[in-house]
Amino acid sequence: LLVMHKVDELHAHLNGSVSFSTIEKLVARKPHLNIEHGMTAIRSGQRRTLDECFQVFKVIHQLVDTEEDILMVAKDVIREFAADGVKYLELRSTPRKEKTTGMTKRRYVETVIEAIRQCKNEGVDIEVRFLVAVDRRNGAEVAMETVKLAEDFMLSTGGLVVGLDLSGDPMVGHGRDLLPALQKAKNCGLKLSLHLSEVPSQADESELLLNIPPDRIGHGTFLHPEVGGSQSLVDKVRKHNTPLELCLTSNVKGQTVSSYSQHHFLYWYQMGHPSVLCTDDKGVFCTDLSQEYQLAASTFNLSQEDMWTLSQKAIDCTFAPDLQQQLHQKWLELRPTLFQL
Ligand SMILES: CC(C)=CCNc1ncnc2c1ncn2[C@@H]1O[C@H](COP(=O)(O)O)[C@@H](O)[C@H]1O
Ligand SMILES: [Zn+2]
Repeated sequence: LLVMHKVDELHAHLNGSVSFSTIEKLVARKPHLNIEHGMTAIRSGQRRTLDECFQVFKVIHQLVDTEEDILMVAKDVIREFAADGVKYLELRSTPRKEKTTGMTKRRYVETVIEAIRQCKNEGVDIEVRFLVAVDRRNGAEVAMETVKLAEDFMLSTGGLVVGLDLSGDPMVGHGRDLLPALQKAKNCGLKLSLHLSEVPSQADESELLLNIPPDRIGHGTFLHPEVGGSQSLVDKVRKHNTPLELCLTSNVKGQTVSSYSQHHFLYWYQMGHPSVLCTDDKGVFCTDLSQEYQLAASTFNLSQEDMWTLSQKAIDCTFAPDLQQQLHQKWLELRPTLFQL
């Protein structure tokens, strides 16, 4: 039995993290939608094109369109990460307005914050922080509004909102249009986690966005020269020591990486560059953080000690510096129990 040494999850999209049991509850609330589980998840062995994966989010968004849904989904997701042994979670989600149900973007964020607070009050053993997400497809104006919303909540939630995420279909839109919004976010003290070079065609965009620079990078699948990126991109990432959030199952199931052994984890890990294993969308990709650690260990032949260190280093990559010391302490205390087996 291999005990998986993980302590924090830093890249989890709320609506991509909805488990099967939560989907069932949502489907029961909305039987008229005729949604089956095959439409909301990609099972083991299955692969989809990136385009097909993004269709899946549309289906989930139909199921999650009221404040009540958001509250349930966020609480379930937080409890599930805690049950997997995760001690610190950064959730990210795109504020959505739903005309039909009257949900506003502001209420959307407030409801996620409420879920975080309720879990805390119920004694769920996990610290949770929130990143407000910008969907790249929605363009410059929405991005700027979202940054303002994120800034408001950063100030009003006593630090629960820690940053901004840039995500959405990488084939749509260009980062140059979003640069002013991202720069504004950075200047007002929001931490930036940007999905960069998730597909091969984004080298120019990454070149531009790495100049901000971001505080963390999501995926970075096509940054290095061997896969069509460039040394100059790698140099920028290394110069700022910008951590990468790496999601093995997501990349293989979404077919941007051909197999686990081909995953760019190895490239960065061998270089000693800060790399954090993450789930991305644990519901859609039918995984959890333990499984991601397990996969990395077995694919790249890493020892228990290697995995322990990998987890430990992930603590330094969080956007909550106030919690890092406490997490390190917790991690050291857990060490003997993890190595007993
Ligand atoms: C298709 C595929 C391989 C997915 C994994 N890679 C991803 N790349 C970019 N944006 C993403 C990805 N996964 C989730 N998202 C973003 O997260 C959203 C779902 O979570 P939420 O509604 O923000 O709470 C999606 O609509 C999308 O904007
Ligand atoms: Zn992602």
